[in-house]
Amino acid sequence: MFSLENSSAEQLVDIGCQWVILGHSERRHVIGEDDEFIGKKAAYALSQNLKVMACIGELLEEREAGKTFDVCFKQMKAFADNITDWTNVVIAYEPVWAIGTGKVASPEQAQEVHAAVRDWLKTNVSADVASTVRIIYGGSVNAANCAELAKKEDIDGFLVGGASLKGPDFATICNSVTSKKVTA
Ligand SMILES: O=C(CO)COP(=O)(O)O
Repeated sequence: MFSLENSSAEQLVDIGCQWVILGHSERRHVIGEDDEFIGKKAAYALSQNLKVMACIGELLEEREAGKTFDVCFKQMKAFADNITDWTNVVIAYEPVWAIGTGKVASPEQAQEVHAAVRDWLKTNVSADVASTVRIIYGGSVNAANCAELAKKEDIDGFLVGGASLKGPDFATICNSVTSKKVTA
């Protein structure tokens, strides 16, 4: 994964790439991309037939200030303002404080946000999108914690960084979600 790289959608399509990760915390907080810009990138990527992994997630200080939902809903709105067809979109909830830190969100913390995001989609997009879109969790997922996270109703899969470099661990993580409602 090259989350800090700059590549055009056309270049990615040209080399056979099918998915792009947009709104990753490094692009938001290191490069400085704002919600509106990320939303526009999502629309453009979809128009080029790339599938979009749309990342959202709060900083530690935002969680501690009780702003997790506000932040995630604002990030979701920027995506929703730009996306008309959610078929090729997966939402990734990645609390920034959990990415690459070893501090995984508890299954309850992750489920709470996933359920809230699904509810937000129901109110602001449609019941159909809310029930079919996959919402995956990212942030220090590993072979030891994936099973408990995967049991949660609204956690449909994982965005894995460090643990994806360890083959057997990555296989364990992949297999932890095989019984879920993943459709594609
Ligand atoms: O978003 C992620 C990588 O960019 C998640 O990384 P980790 O699984 O290493 O926390």
